[in-house]
Amino acid sequence: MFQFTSTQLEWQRKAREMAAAVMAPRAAETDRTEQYPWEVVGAMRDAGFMGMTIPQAYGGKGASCLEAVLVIEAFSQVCAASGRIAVESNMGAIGAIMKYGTEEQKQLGARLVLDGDKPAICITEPGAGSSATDLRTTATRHGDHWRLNGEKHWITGGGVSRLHLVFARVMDDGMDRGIAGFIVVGPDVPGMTIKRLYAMGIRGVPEGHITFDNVEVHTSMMVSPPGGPERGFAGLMNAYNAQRVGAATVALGVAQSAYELARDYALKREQFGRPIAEFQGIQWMLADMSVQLEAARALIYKAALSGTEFPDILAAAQAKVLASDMALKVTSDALQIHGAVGYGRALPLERMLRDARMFTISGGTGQVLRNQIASKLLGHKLPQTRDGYLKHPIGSGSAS
Ligand SMILES: CC(C)(COP(=O)(O)OP(=O)(O)OC[C@H]1O[C@@H](n2cnc3c(N)ncnc32)[C@H](O)[C@@H]1OP(=O)(O)O)[C@@H](O)C(=O)NCCC(=O)NCCSC(=O)CCS(=O)O
Ligand SMILES: Cc1cc2nc3c(=O)[nH]c(=O)nc-3n(C[C@H](O)[C@H](O)[C@H](O)COP(=O)(O)OP(=O)(O)OC[C@H]3O[C@@H](n4cnc5c(N)ncnc54)[C@H](O)[C@@H]3O)c2cc1C
Repeated sequence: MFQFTSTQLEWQRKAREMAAAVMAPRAAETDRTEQYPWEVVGAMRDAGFMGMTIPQAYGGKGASCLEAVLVIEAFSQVCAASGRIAVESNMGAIGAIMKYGTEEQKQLGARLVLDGDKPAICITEPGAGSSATDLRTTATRHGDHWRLNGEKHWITGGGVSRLHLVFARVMDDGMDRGIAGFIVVGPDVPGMTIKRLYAMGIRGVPEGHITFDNVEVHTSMMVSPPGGPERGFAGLMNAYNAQRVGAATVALGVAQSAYELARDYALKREQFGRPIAEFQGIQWMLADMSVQLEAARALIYKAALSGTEFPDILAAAQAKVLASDMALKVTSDALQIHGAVGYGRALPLERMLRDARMFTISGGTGQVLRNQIASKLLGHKLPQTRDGYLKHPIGSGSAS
């Protein structure tokens, strides 16, 4: 169905080569030690995978979203942490900066990422997860600086990332002007403290709780999409749709490997005097796994090709919903096919199941993304607040 260009196939080939040579041998150790894989990141940087989507004018390779997806898929098949690093060094924060940033911001972002930094996107707060527009971190103007105050949590890369794109509420003249992104470059930023949060899966990439206590950001480091802070959230989330596709791809890669292990194991494991692959119960599990994998892959590639600058909101949400649900089921069934040895730590099945678990939560939960999909299908804003439908009743044509 998808006819890849020679450039796309070349990215895929190079990524598979690096995955086998560099990432596969280190994946279990990265998970066990919970240490960020700096050595792998160095190899990714040297091979041009960090910042591959950055335009050539800024030193990147100008790669497309689909090319990044092919790379992320190859990495994630052997190491989900490497896949996630490839997502965040090509999508999310860096995508938003390269699209909406000033010349100075683009130069800065490109330099950091091409040097090997995996940026952090800082949206979620203790009081604002799914309801991200309720975020309370403020940026208050003081002369030629903004002062950031607030808290972010579950920030991927917290403690290892240098470039942070912090979503904050712009307060000017005591008025709330909307939401913009603020570039904060670590590691040592006065007023910014980061504590690690220990997670179930993808343990090689730390999650962080970040506190901003009067953190000073020069006015030149505010990233404001067209329309200013009033439209800032929508613009920044438009860029974020690429990262949703990237996250879906990590889930796909992990699930693909789990499926392959299960298929191979079913062919060689014998019970009742015959390979368990001869049992119809196992055959149908494998068949369902392959169907779900192919469907998710097709939606992901379609989403990567959708939109103009960034994937379309509907296509990105559909791909992520399917891929994240699929990865939970496929990794769990793959472990099941292995029986007790799948549950053990000697094989990577239990790691794959843990690694796959995050994707129905991060980057918009399965429930919230279904709301977004339904909103697009119905052509209507589907407000989630108690009084939302009083303002925008379905059928009123007041919002879409
Ligand atoms: C968007 C939500 C936070 C719901 O909040 P609201 O109901 O207050 O907001 P909306 O009116 O729906 O949206 C405001 C405005 O923004 C536009 N918008 C929203 N999302 C997108 C998008 N993805 N692409 C383009 N535009 C978008 C929306 O159309 C509105 O514009 P108009 O005013 O109508 O013109 C909630 O639905 C939501 O998305 N919650 C999830 C938050 C989330 O994804 N957080 C991710 C944090 S980063 C992360 O988890 C990294 C891990 S990873 O694996 O990548
Ligand atoms: C591993 C990991 C990495 C992450 N990385 C980042 C990052 O780098 N940057 C960042 O900013 N954030 C990050 N996050 C945070 C992530 O975006 C949030 O966890 C997510 O948006 C959900 O918010 P929450 O956890 O507060 O859940 P809540 O919003 O509290 O939701 C709790 C439950 O209620 C459901 N729910 C909420 N609202 C609705 C609704 N309207 N309809 C139906 N159900 C609803 C949810 O689906 C969920 O099941 C990460 C999270 C994880 C787990």
